Amino acid sequence: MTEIEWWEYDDAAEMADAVAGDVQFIIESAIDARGAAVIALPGGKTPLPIYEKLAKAKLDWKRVTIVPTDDRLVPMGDDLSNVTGIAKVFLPKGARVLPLTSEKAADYRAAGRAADARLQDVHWPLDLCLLGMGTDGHTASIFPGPDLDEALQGPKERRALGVMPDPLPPEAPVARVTLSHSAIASSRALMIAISGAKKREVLERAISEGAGSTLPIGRVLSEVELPVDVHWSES
Ligand SMILES: O=C1O[C@H](COP(=O)(O)O)[C@@H](O)[C@H](O)[C@H]1O
Repeated sequence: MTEIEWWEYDDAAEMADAVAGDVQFIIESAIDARGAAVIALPGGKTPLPIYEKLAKAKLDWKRVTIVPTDDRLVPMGDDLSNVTGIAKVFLPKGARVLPLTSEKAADYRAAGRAADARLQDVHWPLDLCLLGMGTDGHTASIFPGPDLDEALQGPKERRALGVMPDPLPPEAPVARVTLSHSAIASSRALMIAISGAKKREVLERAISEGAGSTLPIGRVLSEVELPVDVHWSES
């Protein structure tokens, strides 16, 4: 199990300030070192205040590529679409936002293969992977289901794959494309941003269960070597 450091905040605004500051620093350092930055950002609702804050940062946005950590297989513009939420905030800044979804793919596995192929052209490893987590313990779109083992233990060079959660999560009951465990674990920096008592309890349980956890986040973290910062806000 990797080293995990918890950062606690009273509310979402306080967490947004801190996390946006950290992400800005990582982007600036990557641009200084390599001339460009590639980061993965989660979907869902928790990170939205972080994105609003980060978008105000003075950065050379044209040198920044953003990939969703995962996406729901819905049309672009749909309320459930993670890339749509990210693109709304960062495209106007000049960042490149790469979707993981492809509307032409025949099924979720084909969508995953297309996303993987697209990511093979991106400078790798990620400079940062910021993860969210559901109250069911999924992270990115690594869920229990027929594709869990492939997401966790597939070939190291595979960056993304299509998954069908089982059971389907009620808040977004659709197939997904997700970064693979290998893509997440190979990033240069790894952070988690969550809020609320329930998610904290789930994450603490997952961490204590480690590699034997039934929760995807526990399995993901048990095989990560780099230190992880967990940012948690009470509300
Ligand atoms: O389905 C998803 O859920 C998680 C958590 O979302 P939240 O709304 O509870 O913050 C998110 O990290 C993931 O990217 C998304 O696809």
